[in-house]
Amino acid sequence: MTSNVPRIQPSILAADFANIQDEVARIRSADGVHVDVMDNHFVPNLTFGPQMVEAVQRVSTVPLDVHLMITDADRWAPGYAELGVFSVTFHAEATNDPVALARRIRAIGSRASLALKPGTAVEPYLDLLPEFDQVLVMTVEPGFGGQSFMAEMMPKLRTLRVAAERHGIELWLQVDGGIALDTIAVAAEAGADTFVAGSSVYGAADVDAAIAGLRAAAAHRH
Ligand SMILES: O=C(CO)[C@H](O)[C@H](O)COP(=O)(O)O
Ligand SMILES: [Co+2]
Repeated sequence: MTSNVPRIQPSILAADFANIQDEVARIRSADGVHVDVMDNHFVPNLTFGPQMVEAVQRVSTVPLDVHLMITDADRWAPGYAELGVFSVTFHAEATNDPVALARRIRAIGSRASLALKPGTAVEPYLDLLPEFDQVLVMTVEPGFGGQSFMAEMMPKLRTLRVAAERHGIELWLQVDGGIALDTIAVAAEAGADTFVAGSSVYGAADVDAAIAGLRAAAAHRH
């Protein structure tokens, strides 16, 4: 995945599941593909498991960014890293030991990413940031696409950006939920550099133009 910012990662949650190979090919101008794994326990929705992630990995020309919305991440997340995906995101609320899990994911060879639900404070994790390659600040309640962007999450991004600079690390700051042309600049200005966009990309008539438009709108603020 390019380390050039801003990075745009369309979410296949908003794609046509009956046509997934073409849907993944359609976003080849993006910086990655975001794959939302939901288990009907951590969130009230059910999507893919490892077999589907492996299939997407086989046909995708862009790196896979796997977002695990599952309970017991300590048990299941390493298996996703073993598929060879670029990045594995697990939720802070779903692990007993985020540092140990991040170390396992990194040792397998994927980037380790920590996600925070809207109600989860960022402060307990600030001293641990060097253990992660990315932090995902959720800007909707996880579970469904097409929800409204929560601008009140922006202070978390600012806090993370300052803390990453204090640590002197290259931490990717990702936002997920309600990212569109009218919200992406706000998140970029707050410090996000990596943007998940489901409905605003797959719902567009011209997917490439939607990706380019998001990139331009975010770049404006960097
Ligand atoms: O993790 C997610 C939902 O839990 C999705 O990645 C996110 O909602 C993307 O969809 P949209 O851009 O339509 O909000
Ligand atoms: Co997601």
